[in-house]
Amino acid sequence: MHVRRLELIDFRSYERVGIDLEPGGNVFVGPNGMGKTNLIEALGYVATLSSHRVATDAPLVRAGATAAVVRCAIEHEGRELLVELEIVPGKANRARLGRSPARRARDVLGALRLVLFAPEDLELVRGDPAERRRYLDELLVTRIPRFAGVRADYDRVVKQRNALLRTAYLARKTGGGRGDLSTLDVWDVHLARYGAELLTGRLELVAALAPHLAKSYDAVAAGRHAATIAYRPSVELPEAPDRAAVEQTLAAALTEARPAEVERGVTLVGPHRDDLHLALGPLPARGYASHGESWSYALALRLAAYELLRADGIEPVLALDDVFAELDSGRRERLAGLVGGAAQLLVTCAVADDVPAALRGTRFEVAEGAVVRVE
Ligand SMILES: Nc1ncnc2c1ncn2[C@@H]1O[C@H](COP(=O)(O)OP(=O)(O)OP(=O)(O)O)[C@@H](O)[C@H]1O
Repeated sequence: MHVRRLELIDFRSYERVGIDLEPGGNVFVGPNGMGKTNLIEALGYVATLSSHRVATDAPLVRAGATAAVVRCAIEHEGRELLVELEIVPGKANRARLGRSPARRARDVLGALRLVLFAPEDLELVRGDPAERRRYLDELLVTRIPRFAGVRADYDRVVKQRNALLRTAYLARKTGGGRGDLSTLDVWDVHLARYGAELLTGRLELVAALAPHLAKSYDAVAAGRHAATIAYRPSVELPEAPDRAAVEQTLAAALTEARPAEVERGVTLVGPHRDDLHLALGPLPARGYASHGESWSYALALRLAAYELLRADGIEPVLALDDVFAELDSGRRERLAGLVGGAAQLLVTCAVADDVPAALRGTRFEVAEGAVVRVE
């Protein structure tokens, strides 16, 4: 798979730009703050419907404009697919797939399989559990697009259930009785069902990812310790955690947690409370790993995702934002050895010489809202 063309209108710093990309290496060179990452971010948005840098859409729209458009032409197995997204902050995105409007924006998920590494990924190791859950769920959807629906259904149930618990909590606080919790049982059934589907998907994903992570970390860091990954559920899982057994476990945990949930006014059970345990040798990475180790770990998580997708027969586009400046020459060459075979590799850097010669391919200069192909 590769992106043939990217067009942006009023996205971040770009008023209007169109870039023809090539398979293999595409390197975006330019001084700091010129808009290199903005290009990668736009592709990341097409792949995941979210930005790797900001939680809301407003910063993605060029200052002074009301909406942004990201359009890209993706070539996959000899066919071209056009994807267009219109981003209007505060409203649902409008999407087009090919010539037709998509029913929902999330129908575009799966059209562009992208693995993106950016400096912000340090948060995967150092940040809150939410960062790691997002990593897992994005990869789950990239690997199996059907999970976009599962995730959306699960999020909707948690939201509705929280609203119900919150209303009852506030009623109690203000002396209005216990509040109406009569529909909570129905939401429990939905939460256990979608939650079990999401959770078993994540478990299977982590099991498949683990060997790739160990290999990738070893390759980029050549460290003293091995990188390991384990899923940390917030409930104790059965020995054989198939979907039916996990659904039963979640249902039982919800029954047990009911008094505490009513007391606190929030959903306390389910995969939205889970985490990933990342370790280097005997120690957790979070709180123990050095800056360099954490950075290599974060990169290894993305490379593992890339390798896993390839092992599945999906050739994702790989984007590496500002990676090479952090690496010494030995590590640069090792990384080049790992990613040199990518169907399409997008690299941003301030200094072109930081990128190993084998990866340079097509070069673009990025300056003042323009992107010019120079080689
Ligand atoms: N919504 C927006 N409207 C206008 N300009 C924006 C908007 N969002 C970001 N910018 C501008 O985009 C620029 C940042 O672009 P980007 O992050 O792509 O830089 P970069 O080339 O990757 O830099 P670095 O090498 O430092 O990572 C900044 O100058 C910022 O002011």
